[in-house]
Amino acid sequence: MSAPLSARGAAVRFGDRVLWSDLDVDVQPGEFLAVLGPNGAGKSTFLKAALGQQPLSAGELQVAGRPPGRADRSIGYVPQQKSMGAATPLRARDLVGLGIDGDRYGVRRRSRADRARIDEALGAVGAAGYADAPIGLLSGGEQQRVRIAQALVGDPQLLLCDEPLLSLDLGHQRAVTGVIDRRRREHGTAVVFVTHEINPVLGLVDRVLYIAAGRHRLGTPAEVFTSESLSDLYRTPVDVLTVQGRVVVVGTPEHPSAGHHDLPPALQVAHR
Ligand SMILES: Nc1ncnc2c1ncn2[C@@H]1O[C@H](COP(=O)(O)OP(=O)(O)OP(=O)(O)O)[C@@H](O)[C@H]1O
Repeated sequence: MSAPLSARGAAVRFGDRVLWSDLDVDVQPGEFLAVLGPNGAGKSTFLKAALGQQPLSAGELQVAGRPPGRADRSIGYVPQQKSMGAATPLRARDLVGLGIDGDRYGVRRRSRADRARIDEALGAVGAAGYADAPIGLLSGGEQQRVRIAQALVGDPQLLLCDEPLLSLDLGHQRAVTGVIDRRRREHGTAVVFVTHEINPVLGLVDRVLYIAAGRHRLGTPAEVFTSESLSDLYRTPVDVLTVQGRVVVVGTPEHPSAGHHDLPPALQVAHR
């Protein structure tokens, strides 16, 4: 069987600016790949390439053995969170239904089977209780669960998530990562998860793709989150510490892991 996502020598550049190049990766069924890197590194562009919305400058990328863009049904996508306004004329279950309809618009009568799938998807993310609520009246965390139900209702082989934890409190972060983790374990869905923060997903991550300054590192968290590996990537001395089980990266002006503000006060002073 083809890997859910596979890249060979893949590159994207805009003019002289290389976002990433020589990228070789096979994301396996059930694998959780975290994509990290500073702002503007090219993380969302990697997801767009998998969605067929961003052509590669070089190399090849396939989703479930097919060119991106021709594998829409194989992909679930949770876009970067934009809060939906109170006046959005959709119920939570209507939004999930769009995950079945794709981009076909219009009012439709749902088959009993579709309605059951929507209920099941809402139930799986713990959103059954607000299935009929207007989406714009739900909290950010509740909306995010509904978006994940929408992404999963088509039973995709590959789930692409763009910063799904942004602006969620710790409880909702845990709930959202729990839903995604269960999905990949029970259904073998491969997960590509863009995040600024490794710590909330550290226990789930199989491999990390860390992109910075046009280069990347790919490996297990233990391989990528070392002073040696990140100093080499950034071409400047970077310290990687583990504090109470959390990874702390120190020494990059802009880094995607826990920052100084996450350190206990004594360490904040020590590392300034
Ligand atoms: N079509 C385009 N033409 C030119 N530049 C582009 C285009 N699309 C994206 N870029 C640039 O490529 C860079 C990478 O964008 P991308 O959204 O992938 O970054 P990111 O790593 O997801 O950043 P963030 O963490 O801020 O969301 C940005 O500087 C962006 O402005």
